[in-house]
Amino acid sequence: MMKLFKFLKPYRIPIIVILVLTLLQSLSQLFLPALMANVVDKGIVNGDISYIVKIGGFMLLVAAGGVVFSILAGFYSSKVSMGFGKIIREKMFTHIENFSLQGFDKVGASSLITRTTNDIMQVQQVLTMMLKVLIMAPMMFIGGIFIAVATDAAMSLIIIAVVPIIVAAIIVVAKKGLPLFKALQKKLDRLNLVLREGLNGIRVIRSFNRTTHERNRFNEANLDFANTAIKVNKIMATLTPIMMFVLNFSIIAIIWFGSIRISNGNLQVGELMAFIQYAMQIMFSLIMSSMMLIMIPRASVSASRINEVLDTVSEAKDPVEDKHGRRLEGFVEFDHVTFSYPGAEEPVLSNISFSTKPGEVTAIVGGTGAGKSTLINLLPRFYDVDHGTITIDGIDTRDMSQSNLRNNISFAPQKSVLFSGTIADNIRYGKKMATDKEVRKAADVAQVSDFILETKNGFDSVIAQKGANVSGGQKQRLSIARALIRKASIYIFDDSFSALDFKTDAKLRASLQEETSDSTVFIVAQRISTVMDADQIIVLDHGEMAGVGTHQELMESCEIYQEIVSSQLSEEETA
Ligand SMILES: Nc1ncnc2c1ncn2[C@@H]1O[C@H](COP(=O)(O)OP(=O)(O)OP(=O)(O)O)[C@@H](O)[C@H]1O
Repeated sequence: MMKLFKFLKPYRIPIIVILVLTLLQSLSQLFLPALMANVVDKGIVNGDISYIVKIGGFMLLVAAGGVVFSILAGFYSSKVSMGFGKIIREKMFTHIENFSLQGFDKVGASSLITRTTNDIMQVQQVLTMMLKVLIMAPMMFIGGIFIAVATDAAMSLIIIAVVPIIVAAIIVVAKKGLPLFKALQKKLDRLNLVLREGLNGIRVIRSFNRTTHERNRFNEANLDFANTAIKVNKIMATLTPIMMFVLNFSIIAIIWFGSIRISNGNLQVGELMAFIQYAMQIMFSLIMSSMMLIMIPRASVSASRINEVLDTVSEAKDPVEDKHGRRLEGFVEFDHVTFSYPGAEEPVLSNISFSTKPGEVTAIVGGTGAGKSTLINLLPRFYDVDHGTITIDGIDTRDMSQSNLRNNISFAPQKSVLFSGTIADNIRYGKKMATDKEVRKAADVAQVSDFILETKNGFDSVIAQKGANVSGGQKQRLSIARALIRKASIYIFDDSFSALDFKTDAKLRASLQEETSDSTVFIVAQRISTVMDADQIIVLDHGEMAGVGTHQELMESCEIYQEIVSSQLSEEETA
């Protein structure tokens, strides 16, 4: 957790202010019982009204001061802990954005969300508590003991006897709680995962009438989380009665011994009253520390989960010095490329070699799971190759900075993603400073203008969350428009035409040809009609290259390609 506290640097001054304010607040609390003892022993016992008014008035002032210090300290600590949370959230989000996809797959989106929200909140809560307890508890404890001993050394033995009991109770509770805190955060991850799947898959769930199944799955995860939380709370709840019992028992003992000492003339009534208050302050300081000690293990679990994310180094590293920060032309070469996903036994791509150049269209075909998406994901370095090299203009992609590399690539992913905002915002996502004319042109080329103009507000129509208010084909075309608005050297369309009807598919490819005539284009497709005109077609079969060439060449030489073609033709014929 200390590692995270380095993010508190910008708040050094407010933290010092909080500590000073808490110190003043503790002093006022230590001062009040002593004043009260004087009011009782000197004012009430002697019937000295003016003394009572004078010291009583002073007591009011001290108490009011304590309240003001406490409010100000509370105000500043909320400010510090909110700011601290904001900084870590920011750091985590930026870090996650730079994660390699391996790292992303490893931790999982749901856990990353829990870590960015709930885990940070746990650390924030402990920080707020710490800012108060750090000064207050030792002040009340040491100050209280010091004054108590000064008032009546013999009776202070009662306090000294109970302190080890309280400390032992805290240690036992903290030890029992720790494993449960770890489990609690993991169970929260699971709950978030089930919730996310349930919300994202709502259409599938309803169409398969699996609502009850999902509800049960959610209830199970929810119950599991709740049960662990109850267990944790039960353990923590035992602490309060133990503390209260010890506290009340020691006060009885103090009153008992105190009354004997008063009757012997060794102690005055006011002093006894003050002694009781000091004893309470000492024990409350221990209770406060115990609360913090219980919160610290939970927050440390959260802190280590946060640090795990912050410490994950992006496996796709940038070179120390990017000597190639220029516009690339687009001569792409895969040279004996082999790649496996982490943990997989078999490589998903083996020994892939081909080259392409600007002005050429390379299509990639193959059965589902053949490795088509994986192959094109290697180009923008979403993953790094295990063996072999991928070069652009003769430069290994690993020797370029990822941002420069990606600046030269325009990508339309297999699963179209739209962001909340207007249609124009979504297209402009590809080029921030694009003019309205450029946005319209990209939409025209992507054959999506007609649809946009039919909507009520045209380009300013709002896209619902995750593009819920547009069809699959419209989403794909908007995604293509976004890729096209950026003038890139390399265009990648990963199965981007699958939801389009044949006519739109053909029109789109014709206009695309004009638009991308100087660039290197990769098209992953299932439909042979989409790839027939490509300059070269790569046929993938279980991660290996089964053939490469034009449609005609492959029809003559590649059995797998022939099978794909004949299966589609017969499908179309029978349709
Ligand atoms: N993130 C991942 N982690 C582990 N394995 C993966 C991952 N993504 C894909 N795979 C595996 O790699 C193989 C190839 O997947 P890929 O998505 O490249 O196939 P594809 O040819 O594009 O398939 P499709 O046409 O169905 O989209 C599959 O067996 C898949 O299970």
